[in-house]
Amino acid sequence: MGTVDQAFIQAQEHRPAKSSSTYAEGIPLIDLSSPDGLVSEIGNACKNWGFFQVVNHGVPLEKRQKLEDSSRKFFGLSSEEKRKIRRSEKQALGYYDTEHTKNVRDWKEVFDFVANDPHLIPASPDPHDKELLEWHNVWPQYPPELKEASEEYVKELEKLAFKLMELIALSLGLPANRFHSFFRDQTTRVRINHYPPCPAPDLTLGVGRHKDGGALTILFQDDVGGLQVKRKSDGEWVTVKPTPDAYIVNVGDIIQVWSNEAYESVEHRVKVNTEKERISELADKLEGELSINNN
Ligand SMILES: O=C(O)CCC(=O)C(=O)O
Ligand SMILES: [Fe+2]
Repeated sequence: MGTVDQAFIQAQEHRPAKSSSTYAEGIPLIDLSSPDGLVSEIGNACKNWGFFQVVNHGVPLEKRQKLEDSSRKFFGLSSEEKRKIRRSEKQALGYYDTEHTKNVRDWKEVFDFVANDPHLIPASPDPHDKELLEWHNVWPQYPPELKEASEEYVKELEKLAFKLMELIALSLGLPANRFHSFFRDQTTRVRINHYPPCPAPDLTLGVGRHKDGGALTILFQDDVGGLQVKRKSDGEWVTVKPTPDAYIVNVGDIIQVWSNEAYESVEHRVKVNTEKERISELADKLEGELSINNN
């Protein structure tokens, strides 16, 4: 076991189990192309797990692959090169490699961009404070295709997000378009996560335990795996087995509120390993007034 900086070390009770982890066989895998029973499948998944996977989702494989390939090229650059577009207090988007979740550093680096560029957000949670902040996308010089790949991909993901929001509304007995107007001033943020191999995977986490603060998160993970969900039925951490070309969807804090707590935003985290790097891409649908990441 190698050593890592103290900043990455999780408290004993939050470290991932040493033994091989339990796969979450029960997380529903839902085929979006088959309308029979779809709404109730989504509703049951949201109620029982807060998580589900979707296939036949309509996002073209080649668009996702292009984003993944160009992201891998970007993360392969030197730290110095990547830090040229590093996130700062004034600049909320771009590259970041020192994120902390619950005050412990995550074993990861990320690249963030938004669908609507620039995106305006309230400067503070105070509704009387009318000051707005502007979020601008920043793109690296290399690889040049990352910008186009990102812009094309997020359009496809937004279509999927709206489809899912409609299904969730229907599953709550509401009209399909019930949530649409809440997203007028919203954006979708895409985060590409890169988890390098870690010499001490039993002491650290790629992302520490957290709930997602947005409405809905749509995640793609490569074939390495590592996402763990705290199973509602018994509180055990279970691993979501990678399914080729499937998206993992989870409800965030905002849907928990909109559903009057019928659907719960569930805790999850990411385990890392000694040998393989891992890439995941996630889009979270953020509601305009509440676009605060509460990791
Ligand atoms: O990479 C993953 O599998 C999940 C990442 C995550 O949960 C997050 O960034 O909020
Ligand atoms: Fe998350």
